[in-house]
Amino acid sequence: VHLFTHEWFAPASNLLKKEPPEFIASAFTEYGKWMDGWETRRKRIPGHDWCIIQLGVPGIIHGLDVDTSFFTGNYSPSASVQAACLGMDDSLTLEGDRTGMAASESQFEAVAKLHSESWEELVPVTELKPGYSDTCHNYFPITYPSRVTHLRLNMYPDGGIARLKVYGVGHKDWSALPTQDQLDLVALVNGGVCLGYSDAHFGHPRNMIGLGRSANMGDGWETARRLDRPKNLQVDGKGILQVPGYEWAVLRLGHPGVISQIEIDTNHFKGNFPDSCKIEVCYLTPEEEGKYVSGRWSSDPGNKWRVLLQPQKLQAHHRHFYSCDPLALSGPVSHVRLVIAPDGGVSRLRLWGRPSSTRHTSKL
Ligand SMILES: NC(=O)NC(NC(N)=O)C(=O)[O-]
Repeated sequence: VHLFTHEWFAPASNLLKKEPPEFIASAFTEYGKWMDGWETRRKRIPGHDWCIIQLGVPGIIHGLDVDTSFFTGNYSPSASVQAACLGMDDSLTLEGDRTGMAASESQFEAVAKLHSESWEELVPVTELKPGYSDTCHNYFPITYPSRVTHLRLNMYPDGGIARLKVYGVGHKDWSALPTQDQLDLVALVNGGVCLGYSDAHFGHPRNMIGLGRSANMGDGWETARRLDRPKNLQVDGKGILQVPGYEWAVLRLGHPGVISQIEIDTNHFKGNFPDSCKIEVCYLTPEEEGKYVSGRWSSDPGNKWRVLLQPQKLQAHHRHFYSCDPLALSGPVSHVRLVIAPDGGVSRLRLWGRPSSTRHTSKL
Protein backbone atom coordinates (compact mmCIF):
# COMPACT_ATOMS: atom_id res chain seq x y z
CA VAL A 1 0.00 0.00 0.00
CA HIS A 2 1.49 3.32 -0.83
CA LEU A 3 0.22 6.16 1.23
CA PHE A 4 1.56 9.39 -0.07
CA THR A 5 3.67 10.21 -3.03
CA HIS A 6 4.78 12.56 -5.68
CA GLU A 7 4.59 10.86 -9.02
CA TRP A 8 4.27 11.74 -12.67
CA PHE A 9 5.37 9.28 -15.30
CA ALA A 10 4.60 6.15 -13.29
CA PRO A 11 2.82 5.56 -9.93
CA ALA A 12 4.59 4.57 -6.71
CA SER A 13 2.25 1.57 -6.32
CA ASN A 14 4.38 -0.13 -9.02
CA LEU A 15 7.18 -0.36 -6.42
CA LEU A 16 5.19 -3.10 -4.68
CA LYS A 17 4.30 -5.26 -7.69
CA LYS A 18 5.21 -8.94 -7.31
CA GLU A 19 6.08 -9.50 -10.95
CA PRO A 20 9.58 -8.64 -12.20
CA PRO A 21 9.77 -5.21 -13.90
CA GLU A 22 9.10 -5.03 -17.63
CA PHE A 23 10.11 -2.66 -20.41
CA ILE A 24 7.87 -2.18 -23.43
CA ALA A 25 9.67 0.01 -25.97
CA SER A 26 6.48 1.03 -27.78
CA ALA A 27 4.39 1.91 -24.67
CA PHE A 28 3.70 5.60 -24.04
CA THR A 29 1.02 7.32 -21.90
CA GLU A 30 -0.31 10.88 -21.97
CA TYR A 31 2.40 11.72 -19.37
CA GLY A 32 5.36 10.29 -21.31
CA LYS A 33 7.14 6.96 -21.66
CA TRP A 34 5.32 4.15 -19.82
CA MET A 35 7.62 2.82 -17.13
CA ASP A 36 7.12 -0.13 -14.78
CA GLY A 37 8.14 1.55 -11.51
CA TRP A 38 7.78 4.81 -9.62
CA GLU A 39 8.97 7.75 -11.71
CA THR A 40 8.62 11.42 -10.83
CA ARG A 41 9.16 14.37 -13.16
CA ARG A 42 12.42 16.19 -13.65
CA LYS A 43 12.18 18.50 -10.64
CA ARG A 44 12.41 22.24 -11.26
CA ILE A 45 11.53 23.30 -7.69
CA PRO A 46 13.40 22.91 -4.35
CA GLY A 47 13.31 19.62 -2.45
CA HIS A 48 13.31 15.93 -3.31
CA ASP A 49 10.70 13.24 -3.95
CA TRP A 50 9.58 10.66 -1.41
CA CYS A 51 6.78 8.24 -0.64
CA ILE A 52 5.54 6.34 2.39
CA ILE A 53 4.93 2.61 2.18
CA GLN A 54 2.94 0.56 4.68
CA LEU A 55 4.47 -2.91 4.99
CA GLY A 56 2.10 -5.78 4.15
CA VAL A 57 3.55 -7.59 7.17
CA PRO A 58 5.03 -5.56 10.07
CA GLY A 59 8.34 -7.08 11.11
CA ILE A 60 12.09 -6.99 11.59
CA ILE A 61 13.89 -5.93 8.41
CA HIS A 62 17.10 -7.71 7.40
CA GLY A 63 17.64 -6.30 3.91
CA LEU A 64 16.36 -4.09 1.11
CA ASP A 65 16.68 -4.12 -2.65
CA VAL A 66 16.18 -0.83 -4.44
CA ASP A 67 15.71 -2.19 -7.96
CA THR A 68 16.22 0.37 -10.75
CA SER A 69 15.46 -2.07 -13.62
CA PHE A 70 15.03 -0.29 -16.99
CA PHE A 71 15.51 3.18 -15.51
CA THR A 72 18.70 4.21 -17.28
CA GLY A 73 18.63 7.85 -18.39
CA ASN A 74 15.95 8.50 -15.80
CA TYR A 75 16.95 6.50 -12.67
CA SER A 76 17.11 8.17 -9.30
CA PRO A 77 20.80 8.96 -8.73
CA SER A 78 20.56 8.60 -4.92
CA ALA A 79 18.10 7.23 -2.38
CA SER A 80 17.64 6.80 1.36
CA VAL A 81 15.18 4.77 3.43
CA GLN A 82 13.66 5.66 6.80
CA ALA A 83 11.49 3.51 9.08
CA ALA A 84 8.79 3.85 11.73
CA CYS A 85 6.54 1.66 13.85
CA LEU A 86 3.13 3.32 13.84
CA GLY A 87 0.05 2.34 15.82
CA MET A 88 -3.31 1.58 14.21
CA ASP A 89 -4.47 5.16 14.82
CA ASP A 90 -1.74 6.43 12.51
CA SER A 91 -3.02 4.35 9.58
CA LEU A 92 -3.58 6.36 6.46
CA THR A 93 -4.98 5.71 3.08
CA LEU A 94 -3.70 8.60 1.08
CA GLU A 95 -2.64 8.89 -2.50
CA GLY A 96 -0.88 11.69 -4.25
CA ASP A 97 -1.72 12.79 -7.75
CA ARG A 98 0.41 13.13 -10.82
CA THR A 99 0.99 16.82 -10.35
CA GLY A 100 3.06 16.05 -7.27
CA MET A 101 0.47 17.51 -4.92
CA ALA A 102 -1.52 15.55 -2.36
CA ALA A 103 -5.19 15.53 -3.26
CA SER A 104 -6.35 17.70 -0.37
CA GLU A 105 -5.18 19.95 2.48
CA SER A 106 -6.38 17.39 5.03
CA GLN A 107 -4.14 14.76 3.44
CA PHE A 108 -1.18 17.12 3.68
CA GLU A 109 -1.99 17.70 7.35
CA ALA A 110 -2.33 13.97 8.07
CA VAL A 111 1.02 13.25 6.41
CA ALA A 112 2.69 16.18 8.18
CA LYS A 113 1.58 14.74 11.55
CA LEU A 114 3.65 11.61 10.87
CA HIS A 115 6.87 13.70 10.91
CA SER A 116 8.32 11.16 8.53
CA GLU A 117 11.26 13.44 7.71
CA SER A 118 12.70 12.56 11.12
CA TRP A 119 12.00 8.77 11.12
CA GLU A 120 14.96 6.47 11.89
CA GLU A 121 17.37 6.10 8.99
CA LEU A 122 17.81 2.50 7.75
CA VAL A 123 19.80 3.45 4.64
CA PRO A 124 21.62 6.81 4.54
CA VAL A 125 21.61 8.86 1.32
CA THR A 126 23.44 6.49 -1.08
CA GLU A 127 24.23 6.62 -4.77
CA LEU A 128 22.21 4.13 -6.81
CA LYS A 129 23.30 2.21 -9.90
CA PRO A 130 21.29 2.46 -13.12
CA GLY A 131 18.76 -0.10 -14.26
CA TYR A 132 20.88 -2.23 -16.64
CA SER A 133 20.53 -5.97 -16.06
CA ASP A 134 23.94 -6.24 -14.35
CA THR A 135 23.60 -3.14 -12.14
CA CYS A 136 19.89 -2.79 -11.34
CA HIS A 137 19.89 -4.43 -7.88
CA ASN A 138 20.98 -2.03 -5.17
CA TYR A 139 21.08 -4.34 -2.12
CA PHE A 140 21.34 -3.01 1.44
CA PRO A 141 21.86 -5.38 4.41
CA ILE A 142 19.99 -3.92 7.40
CA THR A 143 20.69 -4.34 11.11
CA TYR A 144 17.82 -2.67 12.90
CA PRO A 145 16.36 -4.42 15.94
CA SER A 146 12.91 -2.78 16.11
CA ARG A 147 9.59 -3.74 14.53
CA VAL A 148 8.77 -1.66 11.46
CA THR A 149 5.31 -0.94 10.04
CA HIS A 150 6.10 1.88 7.57
CA LEU A 151 9.00 2.94 5.35
CA ARG A 152 9.76 6.27 3.73
CA LEU A 153 11.67 5.94 0.46
CA ASN A 154 13.44 9.16 -0.56
CA MET A 155 14.77 9.83 -4.09
CA TYR A 156 17.39 12.56 -4.49
CA PRO A 157 16.32 14.67 -6.17
CA ASP A 158 13.92 12.85 -8.52
CA GLY A 159 13.81 10.02 -11.08
CA GLY A 160 12.72 6.41 -11.23
CA ILE A 161 12.91 3.22 -9.15
CA ALA A 162 11.28 0.02 -10.43
CA ARG A 163 10.71 -2.02 -7.27
CA LEU A 164 11.42 -1.84 -3.53
CA LYS A 165 11.86 -5.30 -2.02
CA VAL A 166 11.85 -5.53 1.79
CA TYR A 167 13.29 -8.75 3.28
CA GLY A 168 12.75 -9.79 6.89
CA VAL A 169 10.70 -11.74 9.37
CA GLY A 170 7.14 -10.90 10.38
CA HIS A 171 6.76 -9.71 13.95
CA LYS A 172 3.49 -9.61 15.83
CA ASP A 173 2.85 -7.42 18.83
CA TRP A 174 1.99 -10.34 21.16
CA SER A 175 1.34 -8.03 24.12
CA ALA A 176 -1.80 -6.79 22.38
CA LEU A 177 -3.31 -10.29 22.03
CA PRO A 178 -6.06 -11.49 24.41
CA THR A 179 -4.61 -14.65 25.98
CA GLN A 180 -7.50 -16.95 25.06
CA ASP A 181 -7.45 -16.17 21.32
CA GLN A 182 -6.68 -18.94 18.79
CA LEU A 183 -4.62 -17.88 15.83
CA ASP A 184 -2.51 -19.29 13.02
CA LEU A 185 0.78 -19.65 14.86
CA VAL A 186 2.85 -20.27 11.72
CA ALA A 187 1.42 -17.44 9.56
CA LEU A 188 3.95 -15.00 8.13
CA VAL A 189 1.96 -12.11 9.67
CA ASN A 190 2.33 -13.72 13.08
CA GLY A 191 6.09 -14.16 12.74
CA GLY A 192 6.29 -17.66 11.23
CA VAL A 193 9.43 -18.33 9.16
CA CYS A 194 10.71 -21.16 6.99
CA LEU A 195 14.13 -22.32 8.24
CA GLY A 196 14.99 -25.21 5.96
CA TYR A 197 13.70 -27.51 3.24
CA SER A 198 14.75 -30.44 1.10
CA ASP A 199 13.70 -28.99 -2.29
CA ALA A 200 12.07 -25.81 -3.60
CA HIS A 201 12.47 -26.35 -7.34
CA PHE A 202 9.26 -24.61 -8.47
CA GLY A 203 8.17 -22.68 -5.36
CA HIS A 204 9.63 -21.80 -1.93
CA PRO A 205 7.97 -23.35 1.15
CA ARG A 206 7.71 -19.88 2.74
CA ASN A 207 4.86 -19.24 0.30
CA MET A 208 2.74 -21.69 2.33
CA ILE A 209 2.47 -19.22 5.23
CA GLY A 210 1.61 -16.17 3.10
CA LEU A 211 -1.50 -14.01 3.26
CA GLY A 212 -4.93 -15.35 2.25
CA ARG A 213 -5.41 -18.23 -0.17
CA SER A 214 -2.84 -18.75 -2.92
CA ALA A 215 -3.23 -16.81 -6.15
CA ASN A 216 -1.85 -19.58 -8.38
CA MET A 217 0.53 -22.54 -8.36
CA GLY A 218 3.53 -20.19 -8.17
CA ASP A 219 2.28 -18.94 -4.80
CA GLY A 220 2.90 -22.23 -2.99
CA TRP A 221 5.60 -24.78 -2.15
CA GLU A 222 6.33 -27.06 -5.10
CA THR A 223 9.17 -29.54 -5.39
CA ALA A 224 10.58 -31.24 -8.46
CA ARG A 225 9.42 -34.79 -9.27
CA ARG A 226 11.63 -37.16 -7.25
CA LEU A 227 13.80 -39.36 -9.44
CA ASP A 228 13.67 -42.30 -7.02
CA ARG A 229 9.97 -42.98 -7.63
CA PRO A 230 9.52 -46.74 -8.16
CA LYS A 231 8.91 -47.72 -11.78
CA ASN A 232 5.69 -49.47 -10.80
CA LEU A 233 3.81 -47.81 -7.95
CA GLN A 234 2.18 -49.75 -5.07
CA VAL A 235 -0.22 -48.55 -2.34
CA ASP A 236 -0.76 -49.76 1.24
CA GLY A 237 -4.09 -50.69 2.88
CA LYS A 238 -4.97 -47.01 3.36
CA GLY A 239 -4.29 -46.21 -0.28
CA ILE A 240 -1.04 -44.38 0.54
CA LEU A 241 1.74 -44.79 -2.04
CA GLN A 242 4.70 -46.90 -0.95
CA VAL A 243 7.68 -44.77 -1.96
CA PRO A 244 11.19 -44.58 -0.54
CA GLY A 245 11.63 -40.81 -0.84
CA TYR A 246 9.94 -37.73 0.56
CA GLU A 247 10.42 -33.95 0.78
CA TRP A 248 10.27 -31.77 3.90
CA ALA A 249 10.10 -28.15 5.08
CA VAL A 250 10.83 -26.91 8.61
CA LEU A 251 9.15 -23.79 9.94
CA ARG A 252 9.45 -21.88 13.21
CA LEU A 253 6.17 -20.67 14.71
CA GLY A 254 5.81 -16.95 15.40
CA HIS A 255 5.26 -17.90 19.04
CA PRO A 256 5.47 -21.29 20.79
CA GLY A 257 2.02 -22.69 21.45
CA VAL A 258 -0.38 -25.60 21.49
CA ILE A 259 -1.74 -26.45 18.03
CA SER A 260 -5.35 -27.63 17.88
CA GLN A 261 -6.35 -27.27 14.18
CA ILE A 262 -4.40 -27.89 10.97
CA GLU A 263 -5.21 -26.86 7.42
CA ILE A 264 -3.30 -28.20 4.43
CA ASP A 265 -4.44 -26.58 1.20
CA THR A 266 -3.45 -28.04 -2.17
CA ASN A 267 -5.22 -25.19 -4.03
CA HIS A 268 -4.18 -25.14 -7.74
CA PHE A 269 -2.13 -28.35 -7.43
CA LYS A 270 -4.21 -30.72 -9.54
CA GLY A 271 -1.83 -33.02 -11.44
CA ASN A 272 0.99 -32.49 -8.94
CA PHE A 273 -0.41 -32.59 -5.39
CA PRO A 274 1.53 -34.82 -2.94
CA ASP A 275 0.15 -38.31 -2.40
CA SER A 276 0.37 -37.95 1.38
CA CYS A 277 1.68 -35.72 4.14
CA LYS A 278 2.52 -35.84 7.83
CA ILE A 279 3.49 -33.20 10.37
CA GLU A 280 6.10 -33.44 13.10
CA VAL A 281 6.66 -30.91 15.88
CA CYS A 282 9.19 -30.11 18.59
CA TYR A 283 10.18 -27.46 21.07
CA LEU A 284 13.62 -25.95 20.45
CA THR A 285 15.45 -23.22 22.33
CA PRO A 286 17.28 -20.66 20.13
CA GLU A 287 20.57 -22.48 20.92
CA GLU A 288 19.12 -25.83 19.85
CA GLU A 289 17.68 -24.25 16.72
CA GLY A 290 21.15 -22.88 15.92
CA LYS A 291 22.57 -26.43 15.95
CA TYR A 292 19.86 -27.67 13.60
CA VAL A 293 20.35 -24.73 11.23
CA SER A 294 24.11 -25.32 11.06
CA GLY A 295 23.45 -29.06 10.49
CA ARG A 296 21.04 -28.09 7.73
CA TRP A 297 18.29 -30.02 9.57
CA SER A 298 19.66 -33.25 8.12
CA SER A 299 20.02 -35.06 11.44
CA ASP A 300 18.00 -35.18 14.64
CA PRO A 301 20.64 -35.34 17.39
CA GLY A 302 18.22 -34.90 20.24
CA ASN A 303 15.52 -37.17 18.83
CA LYS A 304 13.18 -34.24 19.32
CA TRP A 305 10.58 -34.56 16.60
CA ARG A 306 7.18 -35.98 17.56
CA VAL A 307 4.32 -36.76 15.18
CA LEU A 308 1.46 -34.24 15.34
CA LEU A 309 -0.36 -35.52 12.25
CA GLN A 310 -0.05 -39.16 11.16
CA PRO A 311 0.35 -39.77 7.38
CA GLN A 312 -2.76 -38.57 5.54
CA LYS A 313 -3.77 -39.22 1.95
CA LEU A 314 -4.20 -35.87 0.13
CA GLN A 315 -6.54 -34.72 -2.64
CA ALA A 316 -6.05 -32.42 -5.61
CA HIS A 317 -6.92 -28.70 -5.27
CA HIS A 318 -8.53 -29.15 -1.85
CA ARG A 319 -8.52 -27.68 1.67
CA HIS A 320 -7.83 -30.48 4.18
CA PHE A 321 -8.76 -29.76 7.81
CA TYR A 322 -7.59 -31.84 10.77
CA SER A 323 -8.19 -31.50 14.51
CA CYS A 324 -5.41 -32.36 16.93
CA ASP A 325 -5.74 -33.72 20.41
CA PRO A 326 -3.83 -31.12 22.45
CA LEU A 327 -3.30 -33.72 25.19
CA ALA A 328 -1.51 -36.08 22.80
CA LEU A 329 1.60 -33.90 23.02
CA SER A 330 2.94 -32.65 26.30
CA GLY A 331 3.51 -28.91 26.30
CA PRO A 332 3.85 -26.22 23.66
CA VAL A 333 5.81 -26.58 20.43
CA SER A 334 7.97 -24.06 18.62
CA HIS A 335 8.88 -25.77 15.31
CA VAL A 336 7.06 -27.90 12.74
CA ARG A 337 8.23 -30.16 9.91
CA LEU A 338 5.82 -30.79 7.06
CA VAL A 339 6.74 -33.99 5.22
CA ILE A 340 5.20 -34.75 1.83
CA ALA A 341 5.56 -37.99 -0.14
CA PRO A 342 6.83 -38.53 -2.65
CA ASP A 343 6.88 -34.88 -3.88
CA GLY A 344 4.48 -32.22 -5.23
CA GLY A 345 2.88 -28.95 -4.20
CA VAL A 346 1.12 -27.49 -1.13
CA SER A 347 -0.25 -23.96 -1.36
CA ARG A 348 -0.95 -23.16 2.30
CA LEU A 349 -0.22 -24.57 5.75
CA ARG A 350 -2.27 -23.13 8.64
CA LEU A 351 -1.70 -24.16 12.26
CA TRP A 352 -4.29 -22.72 14.62
CA GLY A 353 -3.58 -22.79 18.30
CA ARG A 354 -3.08 -20.85 21.45
CA PRO A 355 0.24 -19.13 22.14
CA SER A 356 1.88 -20.32 25.36
CA SER A 357 3.16 -17.93 27.99
CA THR A 358 6.83 -18.70 27.19
CA ARG A 359 8.42 -16.64 24.45
CA HIS A 360 11.70 -17.27 22.72
CA THR A 361 13.52 -14.95 20.41
CA SER A 362 16.03 -15.85 17.79
CA LYS A 363 18.48 -13.94 15.65
CA LEU A 364 17.13 -15.43 12.41
N1 LIG B 1 12.29 8.86 -22.33
C1 LIG B 1 12.04 9.04 -21.04
O1 LIG B 1 11.98 8.08 -20.31
N2 LIG B 1 11.88 10.33 -20.56
C2 LIG B 1 11.40 10.75 -19.31
N3 LIG B 1 10.73 9.73 -18.61
C3 LIG B 1 9.53 9.21 -19.12
N4 LIG B 1 8.98 8.17 -18.46
O2 LIG B 1 8.99 9.66 -20.10
C4 LIG B 1 12.48 11.46 -18.53
O3 LIG B 1 13.32 12.04 -19.16
O4 LIG B 1 12.48 11.49 -17.33
